[in-house]
Amino acid sequence: MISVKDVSKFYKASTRPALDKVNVEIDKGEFVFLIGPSGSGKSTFMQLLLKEETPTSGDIYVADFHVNKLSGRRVPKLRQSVGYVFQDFRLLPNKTVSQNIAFALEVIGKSRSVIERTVPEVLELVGLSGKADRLPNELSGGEQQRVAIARAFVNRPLVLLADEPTGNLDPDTSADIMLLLERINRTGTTVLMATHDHHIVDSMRRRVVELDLGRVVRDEARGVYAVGR
Ligand SMILES: Nc1ncnc2c1ncn2[C@@H]1O[C@H](COP(=O)(O)OP(=O)(O)OP(=O)(O)O)[C@@H](O)[C@H]1O
Repeated sequence: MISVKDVSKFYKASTRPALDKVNVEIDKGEFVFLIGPSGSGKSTFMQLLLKEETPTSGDIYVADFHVNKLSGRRVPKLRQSVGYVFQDFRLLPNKTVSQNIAFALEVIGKSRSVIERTVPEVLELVGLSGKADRLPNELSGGEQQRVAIARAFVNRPLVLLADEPTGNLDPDTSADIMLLLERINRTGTTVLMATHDHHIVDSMRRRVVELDLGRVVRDEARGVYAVGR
């Protein structure tokens, strides 16, 4: 579902590669944590999968897309096939919860009847049925992140990328978000989550890919955050 082959990324401003000959294969339906210290290359890895950045060398495949060969015209198709959520939620501040989710469907040309049926379903999934008409600033951080996840999931993507989705949340709220991501994963969606959160990684015991200075230093099924600590 995700295949990263011999990928290196050099940013112009930097003397060392942000990613250095990275190889990672992720199958359909896997749940994978991407960990590593600040600056190890996690965000760069995520950005390459969405073609927000291009690799200096190597090949990247996501779902049916050969990402590094993808023409600019087809990039929107890739980003519609992959859901993504970020630490800072990135909701549209002047749209309600429902409108934020509906917007994701409008931009890909879904009909009004499909939108009217789908938005309540996904709000139910994330437990926000009662808050459909609120604006983002009338929600807690955890609720805003649930809206962001609903928006990312509303197209039923094959892959969901989450870059520190619990980074701004307290432990209990983070645990709720993880339950939601697990539920989405159980529907068959492949989930790749970059995180610094030891507790989450240690409690979930899923596959762990660890980066350090742009290299994969560990790739372990049912791993913990820090070996030997
Ligand atoms: N746009 C850029 N231009 C130049 N260098 C960059 C750019 N983006 C990232 N880098 C460098 O690439 C390396 C990897 O950065 P990246 O943001 O991928 O790490 P990260 O693991 O996501 O870090 P964090 O956990 O702090 O978010 C770092 O050395 C960083 O300084």
